Amino acid sequence: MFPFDEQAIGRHQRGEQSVLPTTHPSEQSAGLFALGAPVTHWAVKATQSVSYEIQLCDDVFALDNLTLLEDVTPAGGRPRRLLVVDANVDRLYGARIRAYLEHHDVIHRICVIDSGETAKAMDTTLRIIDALDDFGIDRRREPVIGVGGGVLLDMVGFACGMYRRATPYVRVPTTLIGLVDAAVGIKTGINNNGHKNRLGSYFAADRTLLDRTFLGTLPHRHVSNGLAEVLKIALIKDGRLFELFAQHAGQFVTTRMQHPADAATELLERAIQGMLEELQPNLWEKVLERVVDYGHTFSPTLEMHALPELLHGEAVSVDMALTTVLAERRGLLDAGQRREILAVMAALRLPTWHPLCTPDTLGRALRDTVRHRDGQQRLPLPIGIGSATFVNDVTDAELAEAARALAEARFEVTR
Ligand SMILES: NC(=O)c1ccc[n+]([C@@H]2O[C@H](COP(=O)([O-])OP(=O)(O)OC[C@H]3O[C@@H](n4cnc5c(N)ncnc54)[C@H](O)[C@@H]3O)[C@@H](O)[C@H]2O)c1
Ligand SMILES: O=C(CO)[C@@H](O)[C@H](O)[C@H](O)[C@H](O)COP(=O)(O)O
Ligand SMILES: [Co+2]
Repeated sequence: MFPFDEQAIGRHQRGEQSVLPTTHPSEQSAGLFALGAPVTHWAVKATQSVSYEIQLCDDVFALDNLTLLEDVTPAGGRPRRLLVVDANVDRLYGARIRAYLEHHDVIHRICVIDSGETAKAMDTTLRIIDALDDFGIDRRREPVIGVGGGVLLDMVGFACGMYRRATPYVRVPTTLIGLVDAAVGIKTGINNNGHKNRLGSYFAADRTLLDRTFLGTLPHRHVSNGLAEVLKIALIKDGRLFELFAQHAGQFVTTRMQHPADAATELLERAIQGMLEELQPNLWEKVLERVVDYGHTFSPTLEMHALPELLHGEAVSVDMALTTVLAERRGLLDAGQRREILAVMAALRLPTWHPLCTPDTLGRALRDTVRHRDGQQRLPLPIGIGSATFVNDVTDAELAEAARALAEARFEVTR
């Protein structure tokens, strides 16, 4: 007989959460069982809602900008914050960040970490966790603030998701990839055993503040790197975004997304909007046919094997060039469209080929991605420019043919 807990009834009647042996289906909070029947199994079902804000916030560390401290509870006395800041960002903006925190009387500590793909690992993540311990962060009311690119934010999110099983955090992306992609979704992660993003979690930041002024110091190569992820969205779902590239690709890179101002703003907004349209309905990736996986079938292996030579977006670009040729050979887009796409990649100073694109490496990459996608290729391919389909039947021979065709086209671009 299931032990009957009088207190539980009281808690339940007071509306407190509890799991009760219940007699009426309407009361069955977890589809449990009728009283008196032998207990053989429990079916527990609960849902957790996730909501988070992403907002444009230029000059986030301007003394009169209080956005970052909006979550400070006045009743809590002097606010305390731990910041995890990318080393290059600290070199460029550290004095400003510290002046801001001192001006607003925030008790703070800044953990400075190296980023770059080779630092995206457990040892760096554990350093962030050590900083959480040393600072003595309160569990819920002192969100960690991550200031950096996608590598840093992926590690901060991963660390915070593990620390006390969930410690809130705020993201301040400082690279273009961060602004349009890494700080938009809820995926966190690190590389492990030579595998890209092999360890990670789905852990949403409370808030993301998008400060485009950080782009003013971003090396051009990293501007191009971020535009690869925007081009991904253009090719699989937004023809207008591709038009912006066709008109302004080179200027976006040379001006670090400052000019033409209207086009740059439209591009950023469409990129974030496009990403969120795909992410929100499938945040935990229950459905593995994901158009935002475009450019990420072969690139994880290419990026890890070429490390540190190929940046993330550059590997994505090579992947998209290869799959553009694959799509053309399947009649999904025509030669003119293929030429347009590869020309935009060249104008963005993105690679469209890499010596690692051998049949062996591409075949191995595809097999690993099939495991990542639960046994099927679920390979997004563009249909024309601005929409996509999924295929599951790409053969090694077809891959080798596409790689040969791409190599012959000599689309390799020297930066
Ligand atoms: N979580 C996600 O959904 C998601 C999505 C896309 C990409 N990512 C990840 O993002 C990573 C790539 O991000 P990234 O390109 O931002 O890498 P990154 O964090 O290594 O930053 C790139 C370089 O720019 C420097 N930097 C950062 N901000 C700067 C600034 N304002 N001015 C000057 N230099 C600056 C950094 O020190 C670093 O050297 C990859 O690991 C990728 O897997 C994650
Ligand atoms: O790189 C990332 C996420 O890491 C995004 O640009 C990309 O669109 C998608 O999220 C891809 O699904 C790749 O994600 P994953 O390999 O990290 O699972
Ligand atoms: Co990516």
